[in-house]
Amino acid sequence: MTHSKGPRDDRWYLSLMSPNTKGPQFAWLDPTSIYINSTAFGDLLDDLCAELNPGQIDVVAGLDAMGFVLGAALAARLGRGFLPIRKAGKLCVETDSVSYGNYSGRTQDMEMRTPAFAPGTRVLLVDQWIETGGTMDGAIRLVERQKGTVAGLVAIAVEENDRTARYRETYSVTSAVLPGTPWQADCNAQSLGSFARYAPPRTFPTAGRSPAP
Ligand SMILES: O=P(O)(O)OC[C@H]1O[C@H](OP(=O)(O)OP(=O)(O)O)[C@H](O)[C@@H]1O
Ligand SMILES: Nc1ncnc2[nH]cnc12
Repeated sequence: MTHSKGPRDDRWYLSLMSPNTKGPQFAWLDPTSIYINSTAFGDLLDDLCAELNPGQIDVVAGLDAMGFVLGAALAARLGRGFLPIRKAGKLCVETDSVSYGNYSGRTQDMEMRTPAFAPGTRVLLVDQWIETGGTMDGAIRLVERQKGTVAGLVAIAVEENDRTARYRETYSVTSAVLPGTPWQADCNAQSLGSFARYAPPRTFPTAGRSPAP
């Protein structure tokens, strides 16, 4: 059930996301300023959970690294376990590995423990952001190779391109940035209107106090 949050409805927390100040070798924005604020993080999780059905999810998998934050928080809310999908070279157990490309243009490897689950296990894949979709593609391959079923994809935002259009056709995709909204248009253009009023103090932790949206 969704409870009205009054002025905190309408995904207000997206306006806390920080613009890149370091240049093109980095992602174009930093969504982690949502996580530091308890009200913002709680509202983000509420919005995502409102669209997820725990009855159709056996385990939540999070993508290294920031997908661990969102994925583990969602797993706890949904009452499901958490499976980390790691960048290569970290896991000390048997792993399956895939190569993938991402927004940076680099090719990297990611790994998942094997065996991680029984065939037919329904795996919800969670990452912080989907830009080109290359990272999520690697994770989908890892889950499907172990004969898991992708129960859905979750991210704060899914930028729109041919690959992510296929994701929306093929899987249940849940994002805080809703398709067809001005937020989605801004994400596709990789510049948020809210950057004009971005100021670090707006994102500071409030120790339980609700910040003004
Ligand atoms: O859709 P794509 O173009 O593949 O990009 C999305 C990925 O890039 C970012 O992670 P990054 O590899 O920068 O690592 P991090 O999570 O460790 O910050 C983001 O959190 C996704 O995992
Ligand atoms: N974390 C992120 N934030 C914004 N854009 C991204 N593109 C890929 N990862 C991203």
